[in-house]
Amino acid sequence: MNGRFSKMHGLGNDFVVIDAREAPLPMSAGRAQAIADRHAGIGCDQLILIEPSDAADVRMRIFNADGSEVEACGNATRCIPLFLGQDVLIETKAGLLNARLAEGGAVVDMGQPHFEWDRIPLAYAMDTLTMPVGWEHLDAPSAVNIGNPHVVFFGGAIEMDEAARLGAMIETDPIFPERVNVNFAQILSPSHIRLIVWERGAGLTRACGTGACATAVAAIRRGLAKGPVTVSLPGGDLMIDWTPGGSILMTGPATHVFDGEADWERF
Ligand SMILES: N[C@H](CCC[C@H](N)C(=O)O)C(=O)O
Repeated sequence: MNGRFSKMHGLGNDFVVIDAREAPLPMSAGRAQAIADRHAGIGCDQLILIEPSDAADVRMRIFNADGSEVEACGNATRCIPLFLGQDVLIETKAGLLNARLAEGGAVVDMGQPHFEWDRIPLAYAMDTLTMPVGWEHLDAPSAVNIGNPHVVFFGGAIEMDEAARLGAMIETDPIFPERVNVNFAQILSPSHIRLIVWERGAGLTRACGTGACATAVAAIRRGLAKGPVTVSLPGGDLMIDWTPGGSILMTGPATHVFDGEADWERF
């Protein structure tokens, strides 16, 4: 069954985007993992499936490189208006998102963050603004749900190999029953944060949109920053604006690289 796909990215966080509205494409963890494989497949951090929706213009399904289907992907959400050539209301597992075309990318209303321990989720009740937990030299992080789960550590600069070692350990800690995206944030000023993200199901990526949202929200809640905040990731900058009680506005680039064709029966 031959089908077309688009290779896209948001600051180097890369995607295979498949429009399955006319021709449904049955998706499994195994097929998603095979498509995402950078040696035996097409290669991406996340596979994005566009399907029909009764509640919005389209439905977006998100699969990590490890095949896990998840609720939200900020960088991919910015790619959908470019992919469709129009502003778009998108149904996701985390709710409806408004994505508008902007110069070089998109502006996305990422909805409201959640902070209750059982909305992150965590394995048991605790303060999520300053969690009473630690791993090696990292302690007292914040936890935020942006549709997907994030833990945010504030500290100094961290090397990528250290972020990978600690990220892999923390991602699968039993305190996070659905695993977690691990954010290593360095506050440069009240309006500028440097961020490295170990992503659940994908590992270190060049950027993480929901990670940038979670980190800016946690920094604002802790009085370390004030919106709008520039979040500098290895792949580039995102602009995140949020005030307590409101929804998160994320602005940043989206890039279409090439289109291709594949026989999906081979995956
Ligand atoms: N790894 C994430 C999904 C992709 C998020 C990221 N690529 C973004 O831009 O938000 C998770 O398992 O929740």
